This record gives sequence, C-alpha cells and structure tokens, in this order.
Amino acid sequence: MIELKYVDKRYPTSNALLYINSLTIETGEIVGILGENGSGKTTLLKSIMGLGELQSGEITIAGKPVLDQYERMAFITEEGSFLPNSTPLEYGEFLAAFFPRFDQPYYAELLQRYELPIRRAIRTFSKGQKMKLEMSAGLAKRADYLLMDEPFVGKDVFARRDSLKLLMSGLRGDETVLISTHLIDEIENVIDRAIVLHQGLVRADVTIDDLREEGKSLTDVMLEARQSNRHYAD
Ligand SMILES: Nc1ncnc2c1ncn2[C@@H]1O[C@H](COP(=O)(O)OP(=O)(O)OP(=O)(O)O)[C@@H](O)[C@H]1O
Repeated sequence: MIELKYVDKRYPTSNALLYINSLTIETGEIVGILGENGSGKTTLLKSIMGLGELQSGEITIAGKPVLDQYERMAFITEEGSFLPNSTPLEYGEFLAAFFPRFDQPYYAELLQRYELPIRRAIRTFSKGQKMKLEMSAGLAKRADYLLMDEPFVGKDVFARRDSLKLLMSGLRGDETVLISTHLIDEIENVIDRAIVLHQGLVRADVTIDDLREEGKSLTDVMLEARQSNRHYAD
C-alpha cells in the first residue's frame, strides 16, 4: 500500500506545487495518473520514489519510509535509467549488483523476446528499443511497486501496443502499478483506477468499474476535471 498524507512539494525556481491531502493506493492496484502537461504527474511519481525533498507531509510504502523500500520499487521513465555506454548485458550485471531481487534469467528472456541486441551499446538503440530495455530491466527487478512515467510517449502506435503488452504480460499480478500517461484510450482497458491531476491537485479519483457503471469514459472524467477547475478558478 502506498500512502500520502499532507504532501506538499514545491520547486525553488517555479510557482508549481503538488499538494495531496490524503491518497491511498492499495496493493495490487493498477492506477493511471492522468492530467495535462505540467499538472504534476512526474512530480508525484518522483515524490513517491523519494526523489527530491518534500516541503511537508509524508509518503509511506507498506507503512515504511520510501527509502527503506527501495529494492521493492522500479521507476520506469522515458529518459531511461540505463548507462548509455554500456550494453544490455553489462547493464544487467550492474542491476544485479544493486538489486538483490534482480532476476537475470528473466531479464535475458525478456531481452530475447524483444530481440534486443545484447552486446551493442545502448546509446545506439532506437527509442522503441530503449523503452523495451527499460521495461525489461524494470520488470526483471521483480519489484512490488512499478512506477512508470509516460512510458509510451514518442512511440508509434505499434510500439505503444508492444510496450503495453510487454508490461501486462510481464507482471506477476500482485504488483502495485502507477502509470502516468496522456494516452487515455490505450490505458482505459488496462487500469483499475484513474487519478486526474490539475495544477498539482487531485481533481478526480475514480475506479474504472464505477465509470463503466455510470456509462462514462476517461475522456469525460478529464473534461469534468478541467471544468471543475474553471469553477475553482472563478
Ligand atoms: N525541477 C523543477 N524545477 C522547477 N519547476 C519544475 C521542476 N520540475 C517540474 N517543475 C514544474 O512543476 C510542474 C509540474 O511538472 P511535472 O513534470 O510534474 O508535470 P507533468 O504532469 O509530468 O507534465 P508532462 O505531462 O508535461 O510531462 C510544472 O509546472 C513544471 O514546470
């Protein structure tokens, strides 16, 4: 379970803020973090990962501070956490040294499944190949908490479907997953719950089951979140 209480995050060089009074993500939930550019998605994921200091508030993972749970977490971002001059093989060795749970046979299996050249420097990979590598590494960490920041951005529709399939087929099923994305249509059938941020505040928090019962789509929720902001701003 991920719990945020009175989280206040600001940057010294901008007016941007993230403020979350109370938010609980249950174990095993797959949650979409949605919102316009600059709404705070990355800031939220980074804060949960313990990257950057909070002004106030507390974030716990299974009741413990984030930094105590680091080896149970994987952060998958478009920027990539790999070492560009290394090869996938070297990167795997590096990860195995740092993450006791790192599953090298599974990593090798994923690299093979995605036909990645294991002995070539990662910097020479295409964007799609880098993302597949990043996801393979993230999944092979056998993490309990997977945080993914815009994993599908900049990819053509086929690469996006591939990435989504890779993600879903690689899960054990009991992981807690947070995915920030702008791809509402792609994600709707994958997530259990959607959290919509706007200007650093949670504007909507809905389960997909409830949405379906109400006959609404995620696009409707996004629009409502934006309109509620207009009233708020007025
Ligand atoms: N290091 C930083 N220093 C100053 N301001 C920052 C920093 N990082 C983010 N911000 C600001 O915080 C706000 C939220 O940014 P964030 O990257 O969390 O948004 P996002 O929802 O992930 O956006 P996008 O969809 O464009 O990736 C923005 O106004 C951004 O300019």
